[in-house]
Amino acid sequence: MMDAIVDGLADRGWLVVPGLLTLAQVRALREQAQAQWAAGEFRAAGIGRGQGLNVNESIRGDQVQWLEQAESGALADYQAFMEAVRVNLNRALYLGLFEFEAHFAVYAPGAFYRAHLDNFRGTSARIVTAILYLNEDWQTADGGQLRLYTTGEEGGEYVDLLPEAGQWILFDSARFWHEVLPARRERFSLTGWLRTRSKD
Ligand SMILES: O=C(O)CCC(=O)C(=O)O
Ligand SMILES: [Fe+2]
Repeated sequence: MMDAIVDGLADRGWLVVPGLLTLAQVRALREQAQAQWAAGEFRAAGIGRGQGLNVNESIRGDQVQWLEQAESGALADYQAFMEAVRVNLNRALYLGLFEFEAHFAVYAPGAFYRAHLDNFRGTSARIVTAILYLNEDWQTADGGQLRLYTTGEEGGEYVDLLPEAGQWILFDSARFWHEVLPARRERFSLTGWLRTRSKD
């Protein structure tokens, strides 16, 4: 598993693993996200960093809840998995990854995220993006696909990935443009970044 992840990132720059966690683990994560969402703990996601951070719903309409390190349960299991990914990527590819930061995200019906790079022109400490989807029985008609531009250019060839429960995607944050097409039902995910120590 770890070898396939390291090789996928090194050779192609992105990979998809369907069914990374068990359905029970995915459900536990979604229930945690839904409870926090219902409790009003999510906030409109911003664009940019630090003082330049601003909310612009014509670019992205999701709401997010940043995560602390969990002590136990499905979130702790996933964080432990990401720690193993971090260590293996550092060992094999010398990426100098220092930590994993992550948030739950929810896209209400109609929400989208326009094409972007998570690490624009290398200005961010985000090196590798990891997204875990939490939605059961997601249909193409539900929209909300992650459109990943596989040539590394906005508007080039792409793959559309459904945000189906347990599907996990990893990609080079500075290389792959991507967008979230408008969702037609509530769409939950756990999005995170393996970061270096420097910059933001
Ligand atoms: O949820 C997704 O599929 C992608 C989210 C995203 O691109 C981001 O939060 O930067
Ligand atoms: Fe992104």
